[in-house]
Amino acid sequence: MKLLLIGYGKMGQAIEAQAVARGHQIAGIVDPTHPEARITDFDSSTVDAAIEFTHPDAAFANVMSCLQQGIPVVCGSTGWLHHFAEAQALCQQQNGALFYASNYSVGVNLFFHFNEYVAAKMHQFGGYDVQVREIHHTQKVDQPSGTALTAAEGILRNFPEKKTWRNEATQNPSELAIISEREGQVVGTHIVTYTSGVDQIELSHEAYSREGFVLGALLAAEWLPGHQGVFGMKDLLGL
Ligand SMILES: NC(=O)C1=CN([C@@H]2O[C@H](COP(=O)(O)OP(=O)(O)OC[C@H]3O[C@@H](n4cnc5c(N)ncnc54)[C@H](O)[C@@H]3O)[C@@H](O)[C@H]2O)C=CC1
Ligand SMILES: O=C(O)C1=N[C@H](C(=O)O)C[C@H](O)C1
Repeated sequence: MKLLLIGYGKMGQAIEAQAVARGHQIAGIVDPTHPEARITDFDSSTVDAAIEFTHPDAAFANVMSCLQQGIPVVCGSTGWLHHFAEAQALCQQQNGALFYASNYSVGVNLFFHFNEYVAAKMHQFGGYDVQVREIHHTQKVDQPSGTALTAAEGILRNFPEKKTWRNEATQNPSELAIISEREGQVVGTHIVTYTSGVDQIELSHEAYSREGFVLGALLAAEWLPGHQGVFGMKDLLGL
């Protein structure tokens, strides 16, 4: 496949390496802060898919630009979902293809699946309070992490005692606390904790490296061409 990389930071560079190892061609690289790596003389009509990992402030415009050019786009940037409905509308209008996941790791998507099951069971049996905690490297610009938000949404859908989330500790029983911590080079750790007066149950995922995110993004890029609409990891993994 001919891939366009939008964003050549930690994720973009890791994607390039794994994409080449899987036999793909890097048709273009777009990143204003990496002129040494830029490949800008590409023909967008020959690009099979774009993979976008940039910044919360840049992702929406990049996604819109791909959809306007008819390029199937796999987006991993977090922190821009307040614009997601507009991207969905343009995708539909253009008969385009957009794939979005707050986390492309297969393990995290299993964690999301189990998280919803556990939340429903904990609601059924009662007696527990729940919180979400995420730990990431200090360069991360958005908080809570996109993954923590997806986990929180899964809890809110299945544990009706919680009506909304809040990005700090809270004494309000109807609020789900999401605690964000920034620490060294931590790749991404997410922990859902249920506590009662007598015990504690935790569901946690710790990424050891970015390779899991990269593989998931490449699987999405390999799957997306030929599809029309807005997709996510549930579509890819059949979860
Ligand atoms: N969905 C997932 O599985 C994952 C999502 N992420 C998200 O991906 C995004 C990027 O993460 P990293 O690569 O770690 O960040 P990074 O800061 O290492 O790299 C981001 C790159 O994007 C570039 N950039 C900024 N604005 C741009 C624009 N308008 N066009 C093209 N390039 C632009 C920057 O110059 C930088 O090189 C973040 O939002 C992060 O939360 C990160 C890892 C996994
Ligand atoms: O910025 C990161 O690094 C990560 N961002 C994603 C998020 O916000 O959840 C996914 C992963 O945790 C790494």
